Amino acid sequence: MTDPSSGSVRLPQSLEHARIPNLPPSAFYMADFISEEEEKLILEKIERAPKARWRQLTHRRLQTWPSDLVRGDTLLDTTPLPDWLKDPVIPRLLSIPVSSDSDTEAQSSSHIFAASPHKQPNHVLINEYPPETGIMPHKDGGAYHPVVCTVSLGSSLCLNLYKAKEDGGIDPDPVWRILQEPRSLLITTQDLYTEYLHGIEPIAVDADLSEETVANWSLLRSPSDFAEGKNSRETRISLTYRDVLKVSKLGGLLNRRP
Ligand SMILES: O=C(O)CCC(=O)C(=O)O
Ligand SMILES: [Fe+2]
Repeated sequence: MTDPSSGSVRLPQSLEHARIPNLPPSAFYMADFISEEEEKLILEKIERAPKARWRQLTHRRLQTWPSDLVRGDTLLDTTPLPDWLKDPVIPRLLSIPVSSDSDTEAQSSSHIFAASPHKQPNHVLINEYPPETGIMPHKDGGAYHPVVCTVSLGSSLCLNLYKAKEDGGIDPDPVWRILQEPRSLLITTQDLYTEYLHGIEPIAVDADLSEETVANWSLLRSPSDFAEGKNSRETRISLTYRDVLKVSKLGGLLNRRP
């Protein structure tokens, strides 16, 4: 076991060891998914991307790699993901078996994207959240295979999970909160993808943090950082890895008859 304070990678034997308790199936959290050095390199690449790569929203900005979806749901296979977004994240992610049970060999050799059409993520969204910015509660929709892998960089914040009400509205109080530390990986799948909404509150300080109120408390790298129940946010950048279901050749899309 390496010293957690050294900023190095610590992967679980299987996803089962990283399962967030007390949540609907299924979510997984790994506090030390990338090293401090890897975090720094990715942040430098993001910072050096051409200005035109950023899409500025009212409070937040984002980059889409390798490109925006066309018609809202289709990825053109003109360019692959750049190496700095592939390595080390994707091979490392695919190296973690779903289960370490030696009796179920098929399961133990398979990974979280084994059932997705391209067997790995093909799309990355980069979101930047300065303090007091967030993202409204939403669902990610039908363009993606229902597995979302989020790498957090720079600072910690809480992702809130909300229940949709019968009348189509949203219960304003989150049902659960997941605290994401820098260099962590959060994987959400199944009901958390399809039934619940997720969002980030536009606040400067995440408050009332404790073992009782944070679903992944037992999996945090440094729960002592939040011993006073608070997380003062600095700028957090997230990388959201997903598999876009529809991939189309540019020519094919242009030649298609209406
Ligand atoms: O930044 C995050 O952790 C969430 C981003 C998100 O929900 C999205 O881009 O759909
Ligand atoms: Fe989302």
